Amino acid sequence: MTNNNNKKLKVKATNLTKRFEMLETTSNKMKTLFGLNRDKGQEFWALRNVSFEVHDGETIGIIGLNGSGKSTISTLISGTMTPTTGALEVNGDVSIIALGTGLIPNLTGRENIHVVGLMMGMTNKEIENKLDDIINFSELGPFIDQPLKTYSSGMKAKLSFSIAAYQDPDILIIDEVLSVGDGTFGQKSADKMFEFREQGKTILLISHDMLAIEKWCDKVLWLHYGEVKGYGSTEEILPQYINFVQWFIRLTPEEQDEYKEKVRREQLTYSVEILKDELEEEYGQKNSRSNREEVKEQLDFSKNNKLSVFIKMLLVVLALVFLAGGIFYTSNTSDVAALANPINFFQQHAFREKTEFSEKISNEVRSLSESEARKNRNKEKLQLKSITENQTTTTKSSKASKKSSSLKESSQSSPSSTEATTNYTIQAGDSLSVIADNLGTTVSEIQTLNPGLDAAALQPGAVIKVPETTTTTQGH
Ligand SMILES: Nc1ncnc2c1ncn2[C@@H]1O[C@H](COP(=O)(O)OP(=O)(O)OP(=O)(O)O)[C@@H](O)[C@H]1O
Repeated sequence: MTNNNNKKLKVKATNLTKRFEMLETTSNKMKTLFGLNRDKGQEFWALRNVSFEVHDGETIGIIGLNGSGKSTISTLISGTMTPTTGALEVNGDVSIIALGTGLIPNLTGRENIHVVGLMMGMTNKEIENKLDDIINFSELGPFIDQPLKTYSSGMKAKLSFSIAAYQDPDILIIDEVLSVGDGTFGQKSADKMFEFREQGKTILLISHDMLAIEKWCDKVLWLHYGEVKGYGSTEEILPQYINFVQWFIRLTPEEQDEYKEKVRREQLTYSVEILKDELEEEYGQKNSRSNREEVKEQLDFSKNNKLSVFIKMLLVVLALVFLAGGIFYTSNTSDVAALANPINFFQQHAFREKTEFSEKISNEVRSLSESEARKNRNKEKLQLKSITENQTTTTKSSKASKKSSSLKESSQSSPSSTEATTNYTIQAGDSLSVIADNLGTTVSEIQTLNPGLDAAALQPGAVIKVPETTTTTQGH
């Protein structure tokens, strides 16, 4: 943990890489997590074999063109992301000040101080004790009780810086925040940074402001499209970077695009094999056993990116326990019964809904077929009627003569009726017109024989009187 100068090692990055998968769908992400994804998406290597060390009390400037990996390295150090390969040792609490990081737009400045303070490990009492100092330092005045979404970039930067400044971290990462505040706040921030340095704390300053880098930093890490282009004293590295920037801006726009395209392609086509070659070269003799093990460890993707077999199994078991718990909770089975015969319990309850559903469907089908059968029966009756039409006509004429001559003969004559009647039991689906048609009579004739009969509410099973005819047939 100490170097030759007896300074404590605060950050040690060894052969770090960070690979992003581009344009991944959510389902692909889940597959990748469980190691089931066979489709390899487009890879982008934001960091390629990055190594550096930072010691106690050092202020390190991290510089580079847009997209060179500065914020990526700071999120790895703060622990928000893990590296794809390589080792990262961080000794001490890290506080990161980046524009808006961790701030919640709908909360006021004061509420954000509480939330961010708690997230960074402060207790409520610590926050209360420091609240006035943080608010005074922020220079936000009455705006501290306004929602963050109404703040300008400079105001957000002031709030972020003020919260972090009163957290007392071991390692402070300041990502492009200093240049956002106005002149007076810049001076105050600078004084605060000096205080941190005096206390022997470590500062990582990410900035495009070369004057600030020159003024504050002991050392500079120059990242270039994911690679370390230079790491050393500010006097050594800063002029190299400024030379590069001057060379770059002298290129024509087409040449600049061509250059960017070339390095971007290198980031897209970088691979574990290239990293392996680089590591083998770095660690010396290609075939040495210890070197091969070192390389293997560096390339241990499963350690950094995928769930171990044990974790996968644990997740499956947890999922089953939740499923069983859910089913048990919604069933009325006693726990003893469920435990005594778990397979039976699952068969009965896990598929209970399915059984209820099937039963519902069968009932529907049954009632449909009954109504269909009823319709068919009525159709048959009508056919029967048409077949017996001639016979019916004959019957009607004979009935007419019978009407006049057989009043006394009728054994079942109704008191109000003048013709012979018989009983008819109403069937499901019957209507007066169907009955009348079937029996070769009329609706009004039936109504005459059954005063008060409600044609719209015929009750299956009820018995009504109908004229006695030769075609009177009960049954469908
Ligand atoms: N989650 C992500 N998925 C895919 N690519 C990403 C992701 N995060 C960052 N990158 C890419 O990684 C590269 C490095 O980004 P990073 O934010 O670290 O750059 P930077 O040096 O901080 O840039 P700037 O100076 O503009 O702030 C960029 O090309 C960026 O597009």
